[in-house]
Amino acid sequence: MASVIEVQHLHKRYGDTVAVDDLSLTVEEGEILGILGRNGAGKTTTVECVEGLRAPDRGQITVCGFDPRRDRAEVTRLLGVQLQDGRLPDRLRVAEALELYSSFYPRPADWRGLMDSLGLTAKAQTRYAKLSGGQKQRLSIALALVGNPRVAILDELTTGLDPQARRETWDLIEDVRARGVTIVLVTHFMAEAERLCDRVALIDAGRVVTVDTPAGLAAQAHLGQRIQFRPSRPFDDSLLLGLPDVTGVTRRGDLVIVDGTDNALTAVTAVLGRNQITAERLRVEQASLEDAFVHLTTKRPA
Ligand SMILES: Nc1ncnc2c1ncn2[C@@H]1O[C@H](COP(=O)(O)OP(=O)(O)OP(=O)(O)O)[C@@H](O)[C@H]1O
Repeated sequence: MASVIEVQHLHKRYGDTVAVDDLSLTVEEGEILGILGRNGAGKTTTVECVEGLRAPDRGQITVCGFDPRRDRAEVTRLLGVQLQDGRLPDRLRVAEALELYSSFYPRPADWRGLMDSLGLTAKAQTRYAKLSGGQKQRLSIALALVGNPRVAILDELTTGLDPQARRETWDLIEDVRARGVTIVLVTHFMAEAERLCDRVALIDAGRVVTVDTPAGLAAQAHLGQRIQFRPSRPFDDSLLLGLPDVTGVTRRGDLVIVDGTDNALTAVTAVLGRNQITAERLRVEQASLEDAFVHLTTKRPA
């Protein structure tokens, strides 16, 4: 797979604050790459350097082989960048904004079609200030796509949206990707990263902690499985604690809670079966991206 964005050894500081500290990252053609990290981790600074809006102190960045600052025109044509809230004039109407932005590009998308697919046609003549949060967000996505970009960079895509609007926006992003657009998604919503991203770059204190699939990140954190059940008859904890895949057994009332590796379920059900114990109300929880995030970002030295 070809890479469309390459960031190598990026450094950026603001006065005494080191925002990005030797960060390297590759975005592959056609993927949705999530950039995930807590507040102040350096996500926005990184993407702003990629967009050419900020000058790196050190390091190299290329977008389809172009340098964001030297080859400004080419990079602007290749990238679709989502506007942050409040960056449009209040009096600008939806259709006017889309028409204006499409005039900036040599081969723009059909802005009316885009307005329609984003469910904004009924709001075509509405001024920006009168749009709801979700409508403003959809307009900012439309503006990111109006230039027919190879890569769309979406920063805080669904911040401030209600759960329904958030889900609609996720569906929309999947449609955009299906049209062949590579997407970089800056987020601190785990559910968003888990739902949309092929790979996630976990950023902490200006560095990439790891890059992996959402499931791979959970596995990397070695968080394993948590199994809960009600046994059909009493048994001693040692029955399960003797298994190499089991790391802990706790009891809550008549419930047994077993923590273990990703193979724990097979081992536990086998030993219960051999001892004629049925596991009633069996539930298995896999470690989530959220657990992995906490684990992988707190174990690093500050
Ligand atoms: N213009 C600026 N001037 C001074 N410091 C800044 C500036 N922009 C960002 N910083 C600092 O640089 C660090 C990284 O900020 P950045 O906005 O890149 O992080 P982020 O991961 O995008 O955070 P958030 O999730 O809060 O948007 C933070 O400590 C921030 O306070």
